[in-house]
Amino acid sequence: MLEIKDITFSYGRHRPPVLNDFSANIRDGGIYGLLGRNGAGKSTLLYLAAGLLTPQSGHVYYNGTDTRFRRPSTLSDIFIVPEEFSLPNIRLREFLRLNSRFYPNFSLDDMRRHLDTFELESDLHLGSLSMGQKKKAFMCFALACNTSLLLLDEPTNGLDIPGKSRFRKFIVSSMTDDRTILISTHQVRDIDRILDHVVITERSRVLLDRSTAEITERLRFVNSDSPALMQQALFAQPAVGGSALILPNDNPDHPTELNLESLFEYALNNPESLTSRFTQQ
Ligand SMILES: Nc1ncnc2c1ncn2[C@@H]1O[C@H](COP(=O)(O)OP(=O)(O)OP(=O)(O)O)[C@@H](O)[C@H]1O
Repeated sequence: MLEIKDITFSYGRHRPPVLNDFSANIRDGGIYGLLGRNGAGKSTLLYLAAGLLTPQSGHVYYNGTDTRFRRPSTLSDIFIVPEEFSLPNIRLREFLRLNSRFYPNFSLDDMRRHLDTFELESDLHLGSLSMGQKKKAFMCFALACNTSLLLLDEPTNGLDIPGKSRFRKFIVSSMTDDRTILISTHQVRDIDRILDHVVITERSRVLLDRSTAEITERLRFVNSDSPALMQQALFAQPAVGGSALILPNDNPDHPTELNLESLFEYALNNPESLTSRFTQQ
């Protein structure tokens, strides 16, 4: 569905490229987590995917169409919620009247349902909202547009604690088989339980691009202070009550819960070891 092909992008002729000959594919359906260090180019990648930026070389194809053409059929099927944005100083009702027309699958019922999830009123004034409330309201609109591809950049930044857990419910309850949600974030604990797929990037390389089912089939995530387990561990990092360990999974029928933070550290610190885990039969 989203094919990122050999793209090179820099923010200016004399600036080093943020992405250099970068390729990745996002297939139809599922919740994708996009992880990478600060400055790895995740936000840039989302803007390129949405056609808001154009690569100097290479292509981003959405359902076979290059997003640089910004065709109405492409734009009406992709929604991006940037990390920072501003909303006009108008009532939500007016905002919906002006903007929903660009999204043929927009549903007012879904909008009301999402507002309800975040305990937001339907006749709110966008100009009088706090940063977190604005984020919630805009994400409600983003989801209610029912685009096949939804790009969320740091969606839980600025949300209060109940808002974060409602965010998970809000995303999961809106999933359909043909909908793809790509979430770029550092707040891994806010999303680790809802991901279907994990993509980890580093310096224009994709270090990992696997479903969570495949990851937990191959790797076991445990917290332990057992020296025997420490010895077998592929990766260990200090954690409350011992160490967070990643071990080979000898019993794929009994997967453990994914520890996204450990997986990310493992990918950055020992990418070859991680890759070899997924190339072994
Ligand atoms: N508008 C801009 N003009 C110039 N350089 C930019 C601009 N936006 C981003 N950059 C640079 O591009 C690089 C990648 O930025 P980007 O925001 O895509 O990374 P990121 O992976 O999303 O980072 P973070 O995790 O910190 O949000 C950084 O070095 C950043 O300084």
